[in-house]
Order: sequence, then C-alpha cells, then structure tokens
Amino acid sequence: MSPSDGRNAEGRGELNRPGQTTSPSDGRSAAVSRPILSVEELTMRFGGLVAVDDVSFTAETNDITAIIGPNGAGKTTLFNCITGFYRPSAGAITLHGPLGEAALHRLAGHRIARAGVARTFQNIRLFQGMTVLENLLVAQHNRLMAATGLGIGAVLGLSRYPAAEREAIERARHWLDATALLERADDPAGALPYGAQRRLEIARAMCTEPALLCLDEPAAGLNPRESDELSMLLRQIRDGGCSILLIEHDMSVVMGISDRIVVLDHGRKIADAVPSAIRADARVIAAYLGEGDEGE
Ligand SMILES: Nc1ncnc2c1ncn2[C@@H]1O[C@H](COP(=O)(O)OP(=O)(O)OP(=O)(O)O)[C@@H](O)[C@H]1O
Repeated sequence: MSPSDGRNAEGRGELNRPGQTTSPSDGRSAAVSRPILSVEELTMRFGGLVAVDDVSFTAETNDITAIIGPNGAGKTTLFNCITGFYRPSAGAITLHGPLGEAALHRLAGHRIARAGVARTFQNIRLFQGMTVLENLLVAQHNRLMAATGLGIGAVLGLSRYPAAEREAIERARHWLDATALLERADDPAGALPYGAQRRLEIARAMCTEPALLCLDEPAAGLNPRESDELSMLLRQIRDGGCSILLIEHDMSVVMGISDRIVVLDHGRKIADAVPSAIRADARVIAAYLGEGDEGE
C-alpha cells in the first residue's frame, strides 16, 4: 500500500539512527508494502463491556498508521493489548519485526519491548527528577546490561562496557538533537516545558531503536506550532525506517501525516482507508457527529 494522497512530499528529511542507513526517500513509494503489525479478530472485554470488538487491521512497514475514533471508542485499550498491558480476551496480534514474527498477544510487556515495540503514554511518564540525558540512558539500561553480560563486565572492568556506554550516550545525543533538546540535556526532565517533555518521551522511546513506535495522543496539549513540529518529527522518524502507530485526536496532525487511518467506534472498526477516503466516509462523519464533535 502506497497511497499517493497519504504521503506528504514536504518534510522528507530522513532521520537515521546512529549507524543506520536508509533507502532514498523517493524509493519509498516504489517499495513493495510489507506488514509490520497484523491485528486479527481482536476482542478485549472488561466484564460485560466489550471495549475492543473483533477488530482486524494491518499496519504496513514504514507507514504512519493512525487509530482514531470518538472518546471511549477503544483506541487506548487496543494499544494496551498491542504493548502487553492487557492480555486480549480473543484474537491475535503479530509483529513482523527485525527478529522475525512475534505473537504479541502471548508476550509479557518487557518481551514485547525486546521484540521491537516502544510506546508513549497519554499522560507523560518521565523520571521528573532525573536529567533529560539520564532519562534516555535509563531507557537503554536493558540493552547496556545485555551487551556487558548483565553488568558483570562493568564490575570486572572489561572493555566492552565503556564502548556500550559510549554508544548509549551517542544514541541519546542523536535523539536529543533530533527532538531539539540537546541544550537541555543536563536539566531535570521535570523542568522542561510541556511540549518539550512530550518530545523527550518520543526520544526516550526511539533510544530503544524500535521497529514499531506506538504513540498515544502525542499532540495532546501542544500549541499549533508545536503540533507542526511534532508532525515533522514523526515524518522524519518514519522516513528513517521506523513504522508508527498513532492514536491522535488532533485531526490536522492525523490528516497531515498518516498513510492509513483505522477508525474505531464503540470498539468496532468502522473504516480503514487512506486519509482522503476517511474524510469522505459517511460512517466516520456520523460517528464523530454523534459525539457532538465533527473531529476537525
Ligand atoms: N481497565 C478498564 N476496566 C474497565 N473498563 C475499561 C478499562 N479500560 C477501558 N475501559 C472502557 O473501555 C472503553 C474504551 O476505552 P478506551 O480508553 O480504550 O477508549 P479510547 O478510544 O482510548 O478513549 P479516549 O479517546 O477518551 O482516550 C471505555 O468504555 C472505557 O471506560
């Protein structure tokens, strides 16, 4: 799937991770699509309430796939199933990641992270008292431990530890630069303005080098300029080779950057198409009007 209308020509500056190469951006449209995530007949019940009801969709590699829908539609519950916070009542979630296929519906959260999925939350969850840089180093703790024999190498003063630590700092600096936070590296995270904290959350997720980045309302509380900067950052992350799953209520962000949009209403999928088709979809318009909100 490579819809021309879902692809924005502007803001194509690619944002490679350290040591990563990408194919030219003009090669993206010609690339054969490959799924990064398959959700099949997913259901999540809370007692008698069906929060996600038999939902199936596919997110393609190197796409931004948005999940939208009125309040209570089941978006966050779907995210929580994908990222291991909830064990689904039924259905399957498969990540087609760099380490092969992973059945996410059966894995614990930390193993889902290791398989290549990172997420941010609706409510900011940073270590407020730690510095900005420390927040990014903590995110790489597991990788650092694994690279050094679970820390024993560090204790014994073996040479791999300093190299792994240097790489972690380099990766952190790369994402601080990408999110315009380099100058705030030594400030406590809690001292950053709200929009900068949101960017730091994304930088922290990217430090784990995910194949799939799941963002839960990243534009919430941002002013229009910050939302535009966020859109640019997300395009750059996508063009750098990371697929994105995005829950967002800000329709200017969603329509501006999404390659595909899945719409939920009362737990059910009611539409799944490129942005231009979603704008014109009568069921989608009715769902938002039913909420007393046209969504745009
Ligand atoms: N842990 C839970 N226990 C019981 N009910 C829940 C739980 N989590 C979510 N729900 C219910 O499931 C439904 C879907 O909620 P969810 O938060 O997934 O919707 P949403 O689309 O993310 O909404 P919003 O846009 O307002 O964040 C709601 O009716 C909600 O009250």
